[in-house]
Amino acid sequence: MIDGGDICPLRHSHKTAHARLTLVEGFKLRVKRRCLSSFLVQHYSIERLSGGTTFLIRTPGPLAIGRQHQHDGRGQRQSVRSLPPSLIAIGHCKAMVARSTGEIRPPKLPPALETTSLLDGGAEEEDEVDQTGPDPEVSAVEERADEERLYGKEGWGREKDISAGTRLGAIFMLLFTPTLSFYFLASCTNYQCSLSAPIWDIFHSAHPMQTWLSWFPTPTWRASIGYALWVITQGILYVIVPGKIGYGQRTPAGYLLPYRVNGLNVYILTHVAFAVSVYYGIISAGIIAHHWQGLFVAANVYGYLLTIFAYVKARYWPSHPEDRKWSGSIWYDLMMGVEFNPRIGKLWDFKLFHNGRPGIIAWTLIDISFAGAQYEKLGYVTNSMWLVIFLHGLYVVDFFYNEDWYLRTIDIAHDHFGYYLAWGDTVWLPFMYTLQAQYLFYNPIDLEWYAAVAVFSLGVGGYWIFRTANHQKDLVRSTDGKCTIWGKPAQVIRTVYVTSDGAVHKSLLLVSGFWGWSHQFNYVGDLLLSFAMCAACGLHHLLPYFYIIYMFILLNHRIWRSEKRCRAKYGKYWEEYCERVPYKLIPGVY
Ligand SMILES: NC(=O)C1=CN([C@@H]2O[C@H](COP(=O)(O)OP(=O)(O)OC[C@H]3O[C@@H](n4cnc5c(N)ncnc54)[C@H](OP(=O)(O)O)[C@@H]3O)[C@@H](O)[C@H]2O)C=CC1
Ligand SMILES: CC(C)=CCC[C@@H](C)[C@H]1CC[C@H]2C3=CC=C4C[C@@H](O)CC[C@]4(C)[C@H]3CC[C@]12C
Repeated sequence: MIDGGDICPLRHSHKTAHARLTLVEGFKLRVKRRCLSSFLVQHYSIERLSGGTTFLIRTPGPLAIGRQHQHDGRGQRQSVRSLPPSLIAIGHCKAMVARSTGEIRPPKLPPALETTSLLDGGAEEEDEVDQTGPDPEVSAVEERADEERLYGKEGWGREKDISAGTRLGAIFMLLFTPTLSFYFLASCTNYQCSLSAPIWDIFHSAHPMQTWLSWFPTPTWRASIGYALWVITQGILYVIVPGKIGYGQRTPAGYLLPYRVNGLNVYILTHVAFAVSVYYGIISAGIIAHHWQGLFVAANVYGYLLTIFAYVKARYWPSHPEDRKWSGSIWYDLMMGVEFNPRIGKLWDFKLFHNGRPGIIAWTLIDISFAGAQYEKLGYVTNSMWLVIFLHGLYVVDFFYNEDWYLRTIDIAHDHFGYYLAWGDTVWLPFMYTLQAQYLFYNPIDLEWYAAVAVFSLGVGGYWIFRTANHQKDLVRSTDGKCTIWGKPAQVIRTVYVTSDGAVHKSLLLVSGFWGWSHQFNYVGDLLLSFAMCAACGLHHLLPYFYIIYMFILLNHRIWRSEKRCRAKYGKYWEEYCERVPYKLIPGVY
């Protein structure tokens, strides 16, 4: 039996507004007691009425519900109590849904109602609001939801109305990011990772065009086939390797999606297979490093095809049409994506797969392969390379160990699937996040023992802050605030927010622990760890420090995005959080 949860009222002026709902067999619908007296329910049979507020519908079929809401002096205003909007098919609800989403949705059950497992633990901790009497807080939020539907505000999901500057920014990113990754590749493979030497060479060359063309990596069959096998194998492992089912955050349209969480098993399996293949001489440890340029071409081809596929799929075969966002700019839509959770079937999720499989599993494999290539060159592996492998490994293994947590971070809970994640995961992540290992292959250095200890301590300390802060947030939400943080009961702000289906949900914001120090103290830990990864390469070149510069920009941009989104999502509760925790990143500074 499935609990129907709260049903949201939609206010409008017509006298006979109603909704048609197709209910599954055995569906249990909970109705707020304050609404029951004036409920008109037709076309189904009530088998049992329990406690005056709950009734059980046995027969599948259409259901119309209407109720008188209130008088406004000019006549009667009617309300419709409806299940989530994918169920709404007719009457005035249709007009409202059409306005808020740009389309009329077919009556179908949202995933949150299709699976009973949502109710037996593991589901998102946020509940739909269940109340037995009028609650002014909830009513105010419901009214805000009504108004946003009626007057076309877009809610708290990804931006739709973008400025000219944002459009230009998208075009800039589409051009700048491939150029930068190409330049870094050229710098390492031709100039030992010097950032100035390539430019210098172009300026002093008699044939600058030829010099520039000579940097272009050439595709090779071996790298292309190897890359294709890699992606296909990871795609299959994503499906067949056992793992639990985790749940993301409620989407702006109200979905609560299940994810296959088997990353740690796949990560271990892949690394063991690599080690065994090297041990038995099937491949050399340096195989990835030796085919680096050909792999760059193959990854780019895949990244661009995936971006185009994501865009076309969003238009013609969307998985959840209500969660799409069209901005009106093809460049912005290509860059930031249109579909929120593109999927094949119920569980093969493009975003989790690409964010969390071929790119990030390859991260430590690439490091190990460059270490293998360094070993072939020097006869040993430098302590700096070991440090880089360790710090990257800590970060990546943590990611897989806590994969369920990742489902509720910005990437999965907010970002749509476009070039940013498609190309980003397939090219940017494996080729830019591994720059330190690439650098150390071309410029091997051994750190003094005290420098190595300092880098190690900084990295582990940063990691501890990163993990502790992330854990505090996840813990407080999974226990509904009933937990202790640093030995004291967690302090939280209880919030309500609405999804675009008009449903009202509860959530909470932590105001103690690291989340009482600043809005994103987890980023401070990440930045310290990122700096340690770069510092492991010594102080001779700028290139290995690219990662900390990039992370600083990326995380600051995220703070800005998250603030904007949380303000729209939580309204006055976010204001209260900002009053209680005024700093965004570094307490006392910013
Ligand atoms: N190496 C890399 O390239 C990158 C790594 N990262 C790391 O990944 C991790 C996840 O990052 P990210 O998704 O950006 O951020 P978070 O996991 O910190 O998620 C931010 C969201 O948490 C919720 N939130 C904000 N304040 C509170 C609070 N006080 N209590 C409870 N919830 C709150 C808000 O969303 P809501 O309420 O809707 O849940 C907010 O948007 C971070 O540790 C980061 O360092 C991030 C980006 C890049
Ligand atoms: C410029 C450009 C195209 C950006 C690339 C986008 C993605 C490759 C990265 C954006 C966000 C990154 C991540 C976020 C959070 C993470 C959790 C952490 O524990 C491990 C790393 C990561 C998954 C990280 C991976 C790269 C991104 C998806």
